[in-house]
Amino acid sequence: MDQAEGIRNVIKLQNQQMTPKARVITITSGKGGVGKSSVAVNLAVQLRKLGKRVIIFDADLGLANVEVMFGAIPKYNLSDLIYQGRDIREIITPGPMDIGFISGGSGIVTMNNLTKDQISYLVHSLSKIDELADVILIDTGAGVSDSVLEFVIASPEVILVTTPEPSSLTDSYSLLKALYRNPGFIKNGIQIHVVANKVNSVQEGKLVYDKLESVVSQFLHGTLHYFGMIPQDAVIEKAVRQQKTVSLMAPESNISNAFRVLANNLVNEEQEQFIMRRGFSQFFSNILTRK
Ligand SMILES: Nc1ncnc2c1ncn2[C@@H]1O[C@H](COP(=O)(O)OP(=O)(O)OP(=O)(O)O)[C@@H](O)[C@H]1O
Repeated sequence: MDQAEGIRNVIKLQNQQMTPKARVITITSGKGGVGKSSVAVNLAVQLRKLGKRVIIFDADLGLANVEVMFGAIPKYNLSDLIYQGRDIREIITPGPMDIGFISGGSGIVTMNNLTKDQISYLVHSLSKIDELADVILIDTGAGVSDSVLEFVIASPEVILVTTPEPSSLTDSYSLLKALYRNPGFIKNGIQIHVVANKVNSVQEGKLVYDKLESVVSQFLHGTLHYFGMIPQDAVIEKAVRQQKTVSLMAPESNISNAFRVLANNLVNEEQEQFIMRRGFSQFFSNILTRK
């Protein structure tokens, strides 16, 4: 039995003991600054309003946007769990409406070098999160890097945020191209929801999606799912400056209503179709056993 097989057996055993599983959704983009973190925090608030228990996992090593938008500074991060033996509950920082927030910190970078015991402990700890959340939203960095692709490939569902800017569309396409060419990618194994952010009308949102969908179907023979649009709205900037989430600061604004529609779409899907709920520990085991 090789190392990877040994780890897979440990994970399988741990997963068998754990029910039910959380819905894991990775939020990503081809280009920075298009609104990934805004989508993550506002979707979290709107899902929470619909009664879902939500945890945001911040795997973005760049700016700590989620922390700013939530006004919540985590005391510990994933590395403290792996290397300092912190309990999983200690690394979950409570944000507004009891939305949990976990910072990946440098734990994401060092994930390549974990021992079998550390992996086993990590997966066991993370499986407890499946009992604490119905939905886990993962905020990744932007662009085509190995760690972003690893996160996307390991997720059953992905939200790809794009804007009408030509460079955002071409970068979204580059990310999808890299994904489709990655040997670990299983076509039809991942549902890719596209959000058109910073648009001026419903029509523009659909147009942005249609442009992306047409190149993806023509050149990659892939399928995407249109998830909806978020209008360009200065009120979100005001909320960020005040370290607040716009869905809480201005709940009846156009932009908050658009985030509510996205959350409703996600929840309605659960009733209408089979959603893969492999859970958070399975998500990490997918990443770790591929290494
Ligand atoms: N719909 C919108 N209307 C107006 N401004 C927006 C909208 N969505 C996001 N923004 C603004 O765009 C900026 C970038 O947003 P955000 O931090 O969510 O992007 P990101 O993709 O997570 O960025 P990064 O690549 O740095 O992680 C922020 O100042 C945010 O307030």
